[in-house]
Amino acid sequence: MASFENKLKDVIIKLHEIEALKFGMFKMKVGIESPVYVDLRSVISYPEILENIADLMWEFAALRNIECDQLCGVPYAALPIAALMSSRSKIPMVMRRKEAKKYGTKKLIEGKFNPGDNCVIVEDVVTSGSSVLETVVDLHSEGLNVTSVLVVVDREQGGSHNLSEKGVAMNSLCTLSKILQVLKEAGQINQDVVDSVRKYIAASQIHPDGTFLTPQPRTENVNPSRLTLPFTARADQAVNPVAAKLLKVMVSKQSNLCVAADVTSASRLISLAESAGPYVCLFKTHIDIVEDFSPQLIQDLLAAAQKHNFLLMEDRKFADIGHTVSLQYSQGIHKISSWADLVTVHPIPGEGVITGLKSAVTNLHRGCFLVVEMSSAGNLASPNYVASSMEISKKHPDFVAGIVCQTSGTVQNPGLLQLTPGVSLDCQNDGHLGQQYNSPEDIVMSRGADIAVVGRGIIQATDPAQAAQEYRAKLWAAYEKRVSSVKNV
Ligand SMILES: O=c1ccn([C@@H]2O[C@H](COP(=O)(O)O)[C@@H](O)[C@H]2O)c(=O)[nH]1
Repeated sequence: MASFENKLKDVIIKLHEIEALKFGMFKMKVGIESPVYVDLRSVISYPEILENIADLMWEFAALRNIECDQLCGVPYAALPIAALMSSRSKIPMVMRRKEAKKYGTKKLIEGKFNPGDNCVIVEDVVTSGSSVLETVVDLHSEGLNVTSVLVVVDREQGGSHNLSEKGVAMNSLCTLSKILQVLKEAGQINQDVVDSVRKYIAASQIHPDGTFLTPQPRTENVNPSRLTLPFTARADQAVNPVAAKLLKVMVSKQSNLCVAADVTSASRLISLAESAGPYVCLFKTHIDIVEDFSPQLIQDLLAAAQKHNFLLMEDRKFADIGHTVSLQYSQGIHKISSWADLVTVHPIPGEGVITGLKSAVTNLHRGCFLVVEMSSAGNLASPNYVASSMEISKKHPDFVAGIVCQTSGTVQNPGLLQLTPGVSLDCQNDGHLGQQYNSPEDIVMSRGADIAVVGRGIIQATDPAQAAQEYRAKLWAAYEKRVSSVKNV
């Protein structure tokens, strides 16, 4: 049976063939010209493609553990897709009218539902997210809960960010970047088209009110966003000294690869530090899984870090009250604060978790990554949780080096690094264990990772050094592609 990834590629290629995806110059609703146009209304003339899209959307929703009582299609292009998804899943559907009826029931929402029902919106294309937000307002006014939207194509022009600011998580089957990648690989578009669309995406981020987050047209003086500013320039904007150092290491080693060293013996840990070390900027440990831990292991790790010029991160995921985490950080057998440049922290306890950690490391150059979204299926990070966590990070720029998250809109500040786990070349998830993988290209281009975390893809490879080299090359090429979209503007 074809994999999800292959089925998605097929659909993208067919959409291009039937001209539902077009390249040229098109005037958009928001008044700018776009080199790409996505028009999924024509798909109703191709029932097989329509069915494939609906099936993929449903498979995608299941992969993301999206559950609901109602599906809501947004007129017009998404209606048939939502209807097929409803028929397949047996989840009932409601429909938002474009305008309230002027006669009869004057209903805004058609279909049967109960107040408090959880509703997932199905949309064909998202640009700024304004149509989805209008639908959310109407659904809320009728008593329905809306926390997520399923989208066929994300044009990557700010929709995800705008929706998440209003508490709605956007889950997109594919992005414009993904479409470019698939069509380029299939030989259906050339590099010039890819470059012009990338340049357009970078230069036309839109607020839901139609104003641009980036000025139009771009000028020499435009301050590029986190996603397009080169790491060298971002090092100057980092407030936390470890973030600045890490960015410099990344540039000097041309590596945005972090290896997740999930091994259980000291010898394997050191052997991995020696073999993968030359290719990584960051070496991530779970020191508590090492069965023969001793202080010597830390000395050996520090020596390897110095020899190969990488930083050490202990993925401890602190998640307790400030007083307790300060002890967990500095005491016990691992004495993490004495050797780990960086640690990971869950913001769930509130700001005290950071003040607690900070209180344990006066005078040391240390930093943390806040885990605001996880890569695992069914994780509980809601858009509100993500937004509140980002507020906490803003209060401690001296200690927060970056954010662990999965979506490109979460981190705006170029001085913060986005660290993203869930990366593998074959993209095969690990079943009931919950990990969800993306390709190196997607993680950097679509999901906005500055640093990608690769564990089993490297440590279970027959030759970890060669695997690390391969991941490093692919991840760095994706980063260069991301920033090059604005280099010559
Ligand atoms: O959301 C998260 C946060 C952390 N991790 C960690 O990353 C690695 C991933 O290992 P793989 O073998 O590449 O799946 C692992 O150490 C996790 O603890 C994550 O996966 N997701």
